Amino acid sequence: MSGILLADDEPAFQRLTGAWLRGLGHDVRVVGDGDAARAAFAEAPADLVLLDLAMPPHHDPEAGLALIASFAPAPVIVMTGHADHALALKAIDAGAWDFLAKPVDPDILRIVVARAMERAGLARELAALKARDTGAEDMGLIGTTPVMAALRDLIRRVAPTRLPVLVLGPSGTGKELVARALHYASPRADRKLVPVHCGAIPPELLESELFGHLKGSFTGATSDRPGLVETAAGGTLFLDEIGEMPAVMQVKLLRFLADGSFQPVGARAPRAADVRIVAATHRDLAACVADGSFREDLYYRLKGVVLRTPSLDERPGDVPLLASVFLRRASNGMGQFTPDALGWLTTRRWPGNVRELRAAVECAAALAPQSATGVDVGATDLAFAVGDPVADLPTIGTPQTLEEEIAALEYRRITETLARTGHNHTHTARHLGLSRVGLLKKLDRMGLR
Ligand SMILES: Nc1ncnc2c1ncn2[C@@H]1O[C@H](COP(=O)(O)OP(=O)(O)OP(=O)(O)O)[C@@H](O)[C@H]1O
Repeated sequence: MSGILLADDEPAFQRLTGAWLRGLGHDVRVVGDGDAARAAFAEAPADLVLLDLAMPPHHDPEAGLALIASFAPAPVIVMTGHADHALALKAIDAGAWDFLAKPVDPDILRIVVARAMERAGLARELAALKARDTGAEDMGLIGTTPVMAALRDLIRRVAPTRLPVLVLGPSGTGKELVARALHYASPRADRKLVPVHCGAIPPELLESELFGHLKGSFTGATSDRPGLVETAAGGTLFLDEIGEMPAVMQVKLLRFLADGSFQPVGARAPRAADVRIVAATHRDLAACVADGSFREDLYYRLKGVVLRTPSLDERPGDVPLLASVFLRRASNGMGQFTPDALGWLTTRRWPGNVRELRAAVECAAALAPQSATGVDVGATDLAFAVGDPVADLPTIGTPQTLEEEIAALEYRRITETLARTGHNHTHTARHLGLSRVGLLKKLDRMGLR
């Protein structure tokens, strides 16, 4: 239980309010300025923050307002010497839970704090329920083969610890799902899971994205901004595609892993945050260490525990179950596979793993003919969806004339590309050299929407 963080620079107010709240049974930490408040919260999140808006170093209510977001998800009660209606509105707008004008009436403080603590408790329960929803039974991971059971067992054992976890496995095998399962099965489940796609953020922005920056530290830094590390305080930071992390950032990450400290861009003093690190990559990190593109010391820090996600080749027995669940979801429970479809699914190889299987089933469910009992997905629909050769084209028949042949080719190229892009219309249009509107018109004409 993390209690209340009281941030106020007046010693008398600190003493009296701290004592009053402790007398009510709350655990209270007291800090005297904005930076200390942020650092204290990053180190150990509180259930509730009582924040004076005009504290050192700026003594400016606007700077206080900018702090509010750094305490998410804890409710923040803002206090100020100015009984200022506009400021109160701004504070609520910035995410504050409530606003108290000084001098603070102790009885009102008691009620407001009780309500905010109740809200924090409800938020925790909700997070725990969500965790049960996504994490229970199969922890969000579909599969009953021994290799999946072993993976789940490891996740359950590792989740309660603070050990860093490295998730390795081919693309599309559920590494991100494993990171989620780890977070939601851990005591951090009511805090944030913050994913970072290391390869997707330009190297020059990665440092400020991860560690935040101070106002004026570079052109365009118009205000202080906390980084993803601070956002994840008390929770889990998921570093996806860690193999893509630039060398200069590898050093900074190593330092953070070593002692939990980091330095926002432009800051003079280091800060600390309690964050659990889960990293993932489809690359062979040991080989990256051998060829010098990944730091050996960071590699050993990250691999506190290594979890491996198996390819579908290693667990073909799970293909029918995965396909059935994806079909049920895609058809609102109104779809079924024909017997030839199940045979086809299990004999085909899935180099793109679960991601490819899922896209194929979703595409086939959208293309398959509707019957009175729902959607019947056959082998032809699936083959069509993945662009495998099919004997005939069910909806347009075997082409006879040139025009029919062109229509068949058009149909096939479009459905194949839809399957490959996971039904993303914009990407499909781009691949085919069409405008998005042009593609949508064709889909309408073909009855594919
Ligand atoms: N065991 C599983 N159960 C249910 N869905 C899964 C499973 N494994 C993967 N998926 C689904 O497959 C897709 C890809 O999963 P995810 O993004 O976690 O894979 P990844 O290994 O992180 O891929 P990449 O290396 O390309 O980032 C997602 O839609 C995910 O829901």
